[in-house]
Amino acid sequence: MADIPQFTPVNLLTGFLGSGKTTLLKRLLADPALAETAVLINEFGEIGLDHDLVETVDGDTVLLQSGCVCCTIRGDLADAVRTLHERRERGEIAPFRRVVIESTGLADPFPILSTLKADPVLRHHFRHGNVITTVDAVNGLAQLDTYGESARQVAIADRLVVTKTDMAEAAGQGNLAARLSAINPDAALVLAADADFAPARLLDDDASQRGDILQSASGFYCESPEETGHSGDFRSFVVTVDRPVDWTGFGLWLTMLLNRHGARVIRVKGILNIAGEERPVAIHGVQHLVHPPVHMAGWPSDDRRSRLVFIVDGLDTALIRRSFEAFAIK
Ligand SMILES: Nc1nc2c(ncn2[C@@H]2O[C@H](COP(=O)(O)OP(=O)(O)OP(=O)(O)O)[C@@H](O)[C@H]2O)c(=O)[nH]1
Repeated sequence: MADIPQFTPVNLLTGFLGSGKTTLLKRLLADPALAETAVLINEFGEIGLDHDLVETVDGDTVLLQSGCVCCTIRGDLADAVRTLHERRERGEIAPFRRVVIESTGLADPFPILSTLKADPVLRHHFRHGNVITTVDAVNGLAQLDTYGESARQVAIADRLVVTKTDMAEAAGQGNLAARLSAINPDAALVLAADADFAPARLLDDDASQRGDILQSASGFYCESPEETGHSGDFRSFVVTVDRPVDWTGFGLWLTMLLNRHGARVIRVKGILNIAGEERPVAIHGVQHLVHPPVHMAGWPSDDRRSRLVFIVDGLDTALIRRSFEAFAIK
């Protein structure tokens, strides 16, 4: 085991809803160069941990064969990092050398960073690493125009990772790159689809080498209030159903919903128990874009109910629930 650094870097992986944070996190976890990383996520189900890679599971903590520890965040983020630290001190978990936090897609990164800085215990054992922000090449420009959270996530980044270039037109990509560099000219920009993209490099040369990141974050806040944009009337809700879902009815319903309200269905994701199918199907939609459904290897837990999580901007949630049940449930 290598020595534990005096100050363990805490890296933040952020990016707007559906922009590819979890997909990137999976690539980071698979990289042997990043063994000895502790990852804080909201839910294990989210990253669909491959059971072959998991060594042990202990409550909220999973040890991966790669040597990474993966923990879910319960309650306060500062508490979660403190608990990691205490467990490392007691030798209860693998002695990680860096932390990666995956934030939710609507998170404002500034309070996350300041929470860590404000905590007296954390200040003595941790320091800021990089802020890595994913930006979706298909929806990114529109999100930057509409949602202040998205612009703040870009403004605070040390590394910008543009995802889904394989699905986007070249002209739009040029405009997106220009916009990103106007908001944040200092951040290194990489494309997730590039053949030579090495995820581990996102965590190299971290930001502490370049001054205190919180300075630039607060500067952005004070100097550019007009950049904050429309903050949205976001509502998040989950539709859970016990009965199997009719695949054809579901497809029809989702197509109609997104045709009519795609701009305001900011994110839909979930796991479906399809009538006649053993394995669950994962669904991802980001505004008008629906990603190809994925047949998962198995159910992540004993809960076999279909669950769809929605984040909508100013839409009637009851209407979505009712129409889903009317179309997709036999
Ligand atoms: N074609 C393509 N699909 C991608 C790429 N990156 C992510 N996706 C897909 O985009 C969808 C959303 O990706 P996630 O990684 O779940 O996005 P996220 O930012 O973690 O989503 P939230 O946690 O809900 O905010 C999934 O269907 C991914 O497979 C990419 O570079 N190319």
